[in-house]
Amino acid sequence: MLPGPFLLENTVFDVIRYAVAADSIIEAGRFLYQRGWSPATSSNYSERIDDQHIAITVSGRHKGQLSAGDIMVVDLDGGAVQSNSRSSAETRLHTVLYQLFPEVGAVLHTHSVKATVLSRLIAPGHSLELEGYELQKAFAGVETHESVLTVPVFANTQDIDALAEETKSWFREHPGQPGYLIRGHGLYTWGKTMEDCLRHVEAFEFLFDCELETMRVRP
Ligand SMILES: CSCCC(=O)C(=O)COP(=O)(O)O
Ligand SMILES: [Zn+2]
Repeated sequence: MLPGPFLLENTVFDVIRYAVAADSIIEAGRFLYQRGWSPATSSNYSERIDDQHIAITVSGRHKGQLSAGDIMVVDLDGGAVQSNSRSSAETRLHTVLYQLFPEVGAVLHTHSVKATVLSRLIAPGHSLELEGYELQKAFAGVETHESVLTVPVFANTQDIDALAEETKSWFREHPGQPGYLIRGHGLYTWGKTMEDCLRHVEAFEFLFDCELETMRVRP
């Protein structure tokens, strides 16, 4: 018999949807680590299970070597549901996006060299504006290079609750933008599916590379 909904501490979620989400997070981790975008236990990944729960990486785990025990379930307030492990220290940065956008199915946070360096080159108070690149069409809903993608750069902080509120306010006002940078830290992006979300990470990496190369040849 297939397992049905999983019940613990008055919380129900579908164990099969958890298993599917865990598999896709594990696979994403292998890819992102191999590309050098999630080094040294950095990064965190999540996927929606239902309207109240997400699967998310346990804090401090090596993202290229994830197994099912490294993926746990939290509710949309960030509370652990089926595990005694500690979820990612940045869990609230994920949950606010799922709260804000019901269509979001996956969120990825990465720590690439290019995202980190570029985020430090954007003056405080300014955003990165991506314009005129054909590859902007890799983002869901973008149909022409004649569009502007605004990537806000938030100051890094260890106060994740405060940063979560800051990002939530910004994206409530700018719901069409697909990601953000944290200065000296990394990238957050999301999508309807994990496949969309991985494409967004890859597109951002290409565009960050273009921006850095442009700054190098035209300082
Ligand atoms: C070693 S990187 C510092 C923490 C961090 O920025 C990160 O992305 C990983 O944190 P987590 O708690 O999700 O492992
Ligand atoms: Zn991080």
